[in-house]
Amino acid sequence: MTKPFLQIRGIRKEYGPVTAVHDVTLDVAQGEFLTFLGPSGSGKSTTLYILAGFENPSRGDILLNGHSLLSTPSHKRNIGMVFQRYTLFPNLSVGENIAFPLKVRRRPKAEVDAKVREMLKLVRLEGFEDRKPAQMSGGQQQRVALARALAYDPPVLLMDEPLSALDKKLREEIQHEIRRIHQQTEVTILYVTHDQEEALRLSDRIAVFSKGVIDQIGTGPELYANPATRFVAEFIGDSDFLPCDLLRAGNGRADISLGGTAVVANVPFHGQPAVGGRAALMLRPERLKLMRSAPPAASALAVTVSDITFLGNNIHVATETAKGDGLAIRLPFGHEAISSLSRGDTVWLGFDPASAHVFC
Ligand SMILES: Nc1ncnc2c1ncn2[C@@H]1O[C@H](COP(=O)(O)OP(=O)(O)OP(=O)(O)O)[C@@H](O)[C@H]1O
Repeated sequence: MTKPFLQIRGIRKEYGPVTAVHDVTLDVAQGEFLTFLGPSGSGKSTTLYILAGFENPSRGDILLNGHSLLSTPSHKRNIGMVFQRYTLFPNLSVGENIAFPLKVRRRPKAEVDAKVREMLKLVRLEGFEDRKPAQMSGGQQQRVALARALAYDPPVLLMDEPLSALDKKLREEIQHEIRRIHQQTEVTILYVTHDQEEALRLSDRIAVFSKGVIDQIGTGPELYANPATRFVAEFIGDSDFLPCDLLRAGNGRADISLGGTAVVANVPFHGQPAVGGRAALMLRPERLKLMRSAPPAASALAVTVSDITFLGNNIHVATETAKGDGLAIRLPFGHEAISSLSRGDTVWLGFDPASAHVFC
């Protein structure tokens, strides 16, 4: 078997009493776009800084093509970096900024000039060569930062929240550019964000960080359809949670009782089985079926409609169970169940047990 391109092995980082990263292990394939997604303080940036060589791990190793990087100083790792704030040299022109890493590496002038032209074309900033960073928009400055980071053909590019200072429209535009550039250059990218939409848009795989560990790694659709933990289920996409009682659990499946009445069998189960204990049933709002009359199946849940919101192509129906738990349903615009639906109506919610998850 061929060795993985980049291996992160049992990384831990302690800052005095604070453990920023507990234990991070993962393999990255050559040319992959892998995103570290997680809330503030979950250890994403610390892991990236260890890869960059700005920080040393308290434990663990990082291997690139099978060789440890830890004894190689940051500037000799040949890893490109783009950060949140524009880190361009303000006194240098755009062209000089892009040429900088090549000049440091003492490349011949003709090669530097050709590379600057190639990079300006790649980030679609031809003609901007003589401008100073201050004469460019935020999005343009980030494209120059990207061009500079890629100028010396690094095998790996690290990006730490590079778009968070930009407004939504510009962010989406540059996300599109980053995807195109990734496809064109086939550079391996490790990207940090706390924005799930950005992670889903950009990545081949996403590593979900929580409290210094990776909860789950997978493609966006894998994480959405099969979240390993409640944290991942809440972080990727919208979700409803209902308290339930565990009747039976084992082999990754559970039978549960909802509100002491409806029994649902064979639901995918995650956690330590504690039969008789409380658990949480997770449902995706678009997977719920809304029925206007009580169905014969015992697994449907009677709820009261508390709000109906029009959201363009979707209708969001907020409901409440008899115990006061909220459950949101998303239905496509024009869905027949919506016509003449009003607040205060009693409706029944059904779902396919295979599309739900129980977390304990
Ligand atoms: N130099 C440091 N000294 C002490 N604690 C630190 C240091 N750097 C990070 N930490 C702590 O380590 C934890 C993880 O921080 P880290 O910056 O890696 O998280 P993050 O997921 O990247 O968050 P953010 O999105 O806010 O940057 C946090 O609790 C943070 O306060």
